[in-house]
Amino acid sequence: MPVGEGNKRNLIVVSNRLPLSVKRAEDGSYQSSLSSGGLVTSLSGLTKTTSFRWFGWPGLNPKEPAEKEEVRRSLEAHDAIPIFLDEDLAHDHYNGFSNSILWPILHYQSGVTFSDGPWAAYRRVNEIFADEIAEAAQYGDLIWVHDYHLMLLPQLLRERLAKKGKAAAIGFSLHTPFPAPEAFRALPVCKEILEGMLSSTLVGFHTDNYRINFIASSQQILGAQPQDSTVLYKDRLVKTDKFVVGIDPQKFEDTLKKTEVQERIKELSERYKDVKVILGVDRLDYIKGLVQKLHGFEQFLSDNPDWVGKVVLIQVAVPSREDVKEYQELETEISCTVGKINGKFSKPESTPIIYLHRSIPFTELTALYSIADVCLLTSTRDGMNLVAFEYVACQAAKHGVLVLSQFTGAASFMGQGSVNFHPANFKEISAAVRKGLTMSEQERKERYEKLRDFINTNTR
Ligand SMILES: O=P(O)(O)OC[C@H]1O[C@H](O[C@H]2O[C@H](CO)[C@@H](O)[C@H](O)[C@H]2O)[C@H](O)[C@@H](O)[C@@H]1O
Ligand SMILES: O=c1ccn([C@@H]2O[C@H](COP(=O)(O)OP(=O)(O)O)[C@@H](O)[C@H]2O)c(=O)[nH]1
Repeated sequence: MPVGEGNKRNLIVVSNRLPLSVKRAEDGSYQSSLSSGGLVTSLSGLTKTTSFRWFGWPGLNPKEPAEKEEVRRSLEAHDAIPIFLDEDLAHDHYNGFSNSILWPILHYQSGVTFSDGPWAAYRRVNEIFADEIAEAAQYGDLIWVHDYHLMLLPQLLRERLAKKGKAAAIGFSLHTPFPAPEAFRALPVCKEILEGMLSSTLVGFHTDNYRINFIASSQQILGAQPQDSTVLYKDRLVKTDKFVVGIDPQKFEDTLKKTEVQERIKELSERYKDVKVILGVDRLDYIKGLVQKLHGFEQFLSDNPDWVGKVVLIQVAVPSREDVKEYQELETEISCTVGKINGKFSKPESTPIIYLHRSIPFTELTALYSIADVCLLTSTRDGMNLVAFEYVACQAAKHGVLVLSQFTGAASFMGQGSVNFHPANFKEISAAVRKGLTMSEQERKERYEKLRDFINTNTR
């Protein structure tokens, strides 16, 4: 059987959401923009070195076939292929199951309520993806599936490919933590999810800890047999590995050199010349520990009254999953908490927290990364956290301090250069912030060099 076209192995990348979201503009035309979040950041760099087709949901479902064709054409130029989903089905899959049931369980949240409707939608979407990809794939292709929205896909795809007489290697990469077996058991369909993943050729995780949890869950829940880093399940040997997802540091260095960014850096440096800047950049998600960050900062101001008026926390909170109740409630809680802390510590000439509840342009983001004395990330659980890497990429001149929760994947690689703490302990956050703000230039430089070496070695 020939392998792909011209005997070359083709790569197919699959994620729930395409890296480009398509929206209908007022003039009726279809326009695409880059989606936000770490998965897109981590994979979009692949385009520099590798050619592949990227399958995923484009974020809308035009009724007319001609309009669908228009969307298809608008994405073709980027080698992106839309998988159209009925809007209600997409909602139940993404908001109902992926983000209301799976996401909290993968991040050790308790009190999750399971129901059959969202689970049926999750299965149906995985089936639709499997149908389309099995049709498009050629014998010998490499199919690389990403993330928790598509955990059943390896199994469904393998079944369909076999029926069509096509063979393909299927890789699955998880971008979130994989929890310990006892936490994963909280999911009533944990067996089905594990079986889905175990139909892959190779399953990849951000850290060894997540990988070990997956092997232990496969053993305890399914009776699979671990053999070093592989798992034997139903006569198939599945490999597991750790892959450090990285960023493209050069992209940040190049952006920092742009005249508009240099001018913005000058403006911001002038504006904040008399105060230290702590920066936070997070999707507005409970796993990012934003409430803990605010209370930890409040604790710092209470513990260190001499710092009031001499430090500002600039917090960018990128809107995320706004159709999910928990995310809506979280936004209200954060706005109220910011208001209370500002009410308590503001002076006529200073405000301790500047809260930006929106997405910001990349140039503005790099300027903020560059002027910040400290980057404070307080996730209660986080697969990796690429913001930590991006901050380091923009700090060659200043050697700012990365104050990083011990529960991020990033902390397992950046522990030596960053200041770590437990995010549930506000006193610890307060002490870590103080350490970040008062560290000597020599120590900052030594720590920075370790962090810089890590991000430059583990590029994507
Ligand atoms: O697509 P959204 O629902 O808006 O969410 C954005 C992304 O969030 C999650 O990102 C994870 O992947 C990052 C890169 O590997 C990692 O650094 C981070 O810790 C994770 O939270 C999610 O896993 C992605 O699928 C979403 O696109
Ligand atoms: O307004 C913004 C601010 C940040 N980011 C990017 O979102 C990603 C966040 O990735 P991370 O791994 O830290 O967390 P995730 O959001 O994927 O959980 C980073 O690449 C940020 O540069 C973004 O898309 N829009």
